[in-house]
Amino acid sequence: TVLANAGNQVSVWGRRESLCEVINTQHENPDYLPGLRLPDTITATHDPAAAADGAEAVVLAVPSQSLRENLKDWADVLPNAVPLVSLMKGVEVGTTKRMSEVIAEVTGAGPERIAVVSGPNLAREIAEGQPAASVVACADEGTATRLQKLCHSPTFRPYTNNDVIGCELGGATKNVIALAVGMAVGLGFGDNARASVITRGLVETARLGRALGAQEHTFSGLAGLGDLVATCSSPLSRNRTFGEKLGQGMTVAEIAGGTRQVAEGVKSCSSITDLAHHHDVEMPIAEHVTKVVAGEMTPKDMLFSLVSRSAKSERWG
Ligand SMILES: NC(=O)C1=CN([C@@H]2O[C@H](COP(=O)(O)OP(=O)(O)OC[C@H]3O[C@@H](n4cnc5c(N)ncnc54)[C@H](O)[C@@H]3O)[C@@H](O)[C@H]2O)C=CC1
Ligand SMILES: O=C(CO)COP(=O)(O)O
Repeated sequence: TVLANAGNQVSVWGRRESLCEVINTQHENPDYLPGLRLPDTITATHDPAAAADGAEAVVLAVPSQSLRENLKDWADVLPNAVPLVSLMKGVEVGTTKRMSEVIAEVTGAGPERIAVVSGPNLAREIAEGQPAASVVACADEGTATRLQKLCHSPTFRPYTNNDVIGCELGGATKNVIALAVGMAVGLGFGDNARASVITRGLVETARLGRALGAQEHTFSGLAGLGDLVATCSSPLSRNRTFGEKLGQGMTVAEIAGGTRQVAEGVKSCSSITDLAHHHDVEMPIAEHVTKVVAGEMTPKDMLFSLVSRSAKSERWG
């Protein structure tokens, strides 16, 4: 919708042919965004070759843990020279790779072709045409600027950035922090708990970012603080909602069984914790969320365990 609103013809690949047909005839995706009319310049197809044919850019937005398998299927049809743009906010389980790393590995594309769009961009608000800003990150300024022009519209304001690592980590880690905030909400705790988790969550995200070579100021920008605040505040967030249900006493299996949508933090909490261990970075919130998701700790014990850790200075780092 963002690309279509900016004047582009958009071809969407979908797994289910029947849903592609509904999108083409009714201009709506009733399974994911019911009641919202999609622009007529969006068409859907089940055939990846048809979706990619003549593309000026390829935008990738499947659940993070499925990207590698999907990319392998699409390898033969992806155009050679166009930018590959990730909207995904996760870290691969097992490899601890960011999505841009998976794209590079599977397609062989260089960093000048791989971009990330990330920011406070909750899907329904974006699709409704509510105003929002975001970040287009690419190592190559020319690619970032071209993509910025492709998606800039009266409702969507993209900023360029060359910090791909920081933007990706901001997007993936805020989902884990949102799970923790959701748990606090589900347990009935108020704004102090929420603000404390958000703020300390940003500190541990920036700490991991620094160890991985990200630029620290990215974390106070749209792909860091911006996305963290939107996700942790909004009842539209799948991750916050998932956490809220955990806080209310439901199990991971029960919650996952009740939705077809992806809450990326549920898988990425363990890969982010692994990443932190590999780089010797302290990430207590991610670590505690991982334990709750694994069924090794209750949400209530998690919050009080975080608070009662040994006291220290507030300095960043
Ligand atoms: N929904 C949002 O507000 C935002 C989502 N994102 C990111 O975009 C990515 C995709 O999320 P959404 O589209 O929102 O998720 P969603 O949960 O709304 O939809 C998931 C989509 O992926 C498809 N899917 C599920 N398993 C798949 C598989 N194995 N292979 C291919 N397709 C599969 C589903 O059919 C569905 O179309 C995630 O990484 C998410 O973090 C980024 C910004 C905002
Ligand atoms: O990334 C998002 C907003 O920018 C959406 O967050 P959720 O995946 O938690 O819904």
